[in-house]
Amino acid sequence: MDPISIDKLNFHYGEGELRRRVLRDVSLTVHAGEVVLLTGPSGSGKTTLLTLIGALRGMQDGSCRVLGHELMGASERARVALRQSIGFIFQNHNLLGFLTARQNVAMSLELDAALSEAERLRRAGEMLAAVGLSGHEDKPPSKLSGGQRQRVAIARALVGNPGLVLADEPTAALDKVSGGEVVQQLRSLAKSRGTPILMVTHDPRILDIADRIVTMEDGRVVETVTA
Ligand SMILES: Nc1ncnc2c1ncn2[C@@H]1O[C@H](COP(=O)(O)OP(=O)(O)OP(=O)(O)O)[C@@H](O)[C@H]1O
Repeated sequence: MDPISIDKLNFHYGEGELRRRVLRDVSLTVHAGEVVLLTGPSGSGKTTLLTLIGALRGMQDGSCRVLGHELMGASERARVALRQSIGFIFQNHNLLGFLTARQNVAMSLELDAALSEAERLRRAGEMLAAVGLSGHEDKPPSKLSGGQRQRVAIARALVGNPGLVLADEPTAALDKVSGGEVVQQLRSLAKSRGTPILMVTHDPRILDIADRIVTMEDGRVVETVTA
């Protein structure tokens, strides 16, 4: 089963005179274990597509199967359930400032009632070590560098063993060196677990981590290049 399989997806914002089509006949497949980068000019519809795949907004037309679930016509409840199998990484890391790095990572395991708090914190510590943050577990985000904060966000996205990782501009706030290191680390962790990644990026410096680069323009997929 392909983790993402999209067929003839259309999407618009607004209604009546304000109606604006932002995705046109998009078809896209992400295969098991694959790292796919989604690129293209500002406004081409990349983030909108990522939020539809992540079940963060409702579908309007076409088909989008994610981890075996059809999102067209899916209930809010089904979408909430699916989101729990997806690891999200955003540009601004979205860490909570009043929690430590370890608590931020452990939080994403809270929905798993079978795990005790001690076990959640233990797994969070293990995951932070895997992203090179041993010794920083008890610091709040404000005491970490931008690159370290984004590593915490990666640990948080991966700690629950998601079936899929969706990332939106994860290097936008980072300099070249830390941006490159952070995505290399994300790639190698995901590859070792067989977790597919779909990453939206404008950043030409990180295109080399991709198995495949998909380019969008004006709401359409215009090019697919396999590395
Ligand atoms: N909530 C919204 N309501 C109305 N229009 C929106 C909304 N969100 C995005 N748009 C418009 O839809 C189009 C596609 O936006 P989207 O953010 O998906 O593009 P993008 O390729 O991710 O751009 P960027 O690289 O700048 O983030 C843009 O013209 C944008 O202005």
